[in-house]
Amino acid sequence: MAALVSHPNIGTQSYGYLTSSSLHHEVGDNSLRFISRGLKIKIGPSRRGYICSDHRNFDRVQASASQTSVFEPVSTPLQSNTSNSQKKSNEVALILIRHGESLWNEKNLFTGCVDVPLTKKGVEEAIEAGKRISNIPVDMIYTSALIRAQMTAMLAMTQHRRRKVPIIIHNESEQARAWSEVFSEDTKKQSIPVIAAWQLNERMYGELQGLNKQETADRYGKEKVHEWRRSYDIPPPNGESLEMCAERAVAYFKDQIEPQLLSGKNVMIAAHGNSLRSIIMHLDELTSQEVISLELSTGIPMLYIFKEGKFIRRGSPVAPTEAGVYAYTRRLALYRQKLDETLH
Ligand SMILES: O=C(O)[C@H](O)COP(=O)(O)O
Repeated sequence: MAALVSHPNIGTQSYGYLTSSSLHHEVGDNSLRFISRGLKIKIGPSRRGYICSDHRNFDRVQASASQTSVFEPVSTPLQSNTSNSQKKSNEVALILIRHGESLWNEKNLFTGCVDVPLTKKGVEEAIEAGKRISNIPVDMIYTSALIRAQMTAMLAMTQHRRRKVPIIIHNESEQARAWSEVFSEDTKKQSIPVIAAWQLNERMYGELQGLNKQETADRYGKEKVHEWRRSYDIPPPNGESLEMCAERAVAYFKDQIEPQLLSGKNVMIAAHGNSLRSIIMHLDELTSQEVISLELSTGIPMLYIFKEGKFIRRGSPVAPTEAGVYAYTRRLALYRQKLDETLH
């Protein structure tokens, strides 16, 4: 059964539903705690979001964006008139998806930056994730450079009701840009640029890559392996700690993705357990203690609303239908209504 959520800490315009099958909520002490399929988050008055402080990177994004064809450059604040940019950045969706199960997840091996594809179950998880977000607008997709995240993004988009075509942008050379150019404005409008960035890769697991997680725990002790896997600043042998992973993943999010959100684009990020943990730590202002218990399941999409410079967590859409979806804001509900009216 679904329950309407209305709580001052998640904004006055709260159209959220929680379904008891996948998510519980507890309200007390001015905070709202979501416990959702392996994801535990507390949102309090000072922690529900933050004001974007770094708007200075627009020029850099403008420069890299302008080299692509399907990719529409974002406007700098100086270039767009104020009322237009305010209107545009009023409220947008940010979807985060950890890739579906990979062949090494299935074998319980540390994977890190090894480029392993999805299992059949992973493919199904990605398709299911796509169904869950099929009514939520997506204007741009960011993935890591690894195939499991890219497969997940592409498979999820096969389910989207808007039927736009995700196209990977090749910016690696002048020739790659020229050879992937699209010559129809209409076709460009029916496309979603997909940017693959190594900065969103899984944390580099160092000398654990390829080792079995259970055997490693038996050898080095459960506590040590848990420390390597979940602590904030203790790296696995010759690998990256979560803090090191955040240095590249969160920097990329701030430099490249936030300006797109600010310019009014709805964004989906398909990435990995630890690169997404670091981004969620940033979005939800988790402490290095709190992030230890943050676990992400494979193939579960998580929705944030970016509004007035703040990120508001809306949980994980559980189904594409009104009965199952609890996460609609008024704007998302209108988007879905428009899809209903135009698509059948
Ligand atoms: O790289 C891996 O092995 C997984 O994708 C994430 O592993 P973890 O849950 O051990 O961090």
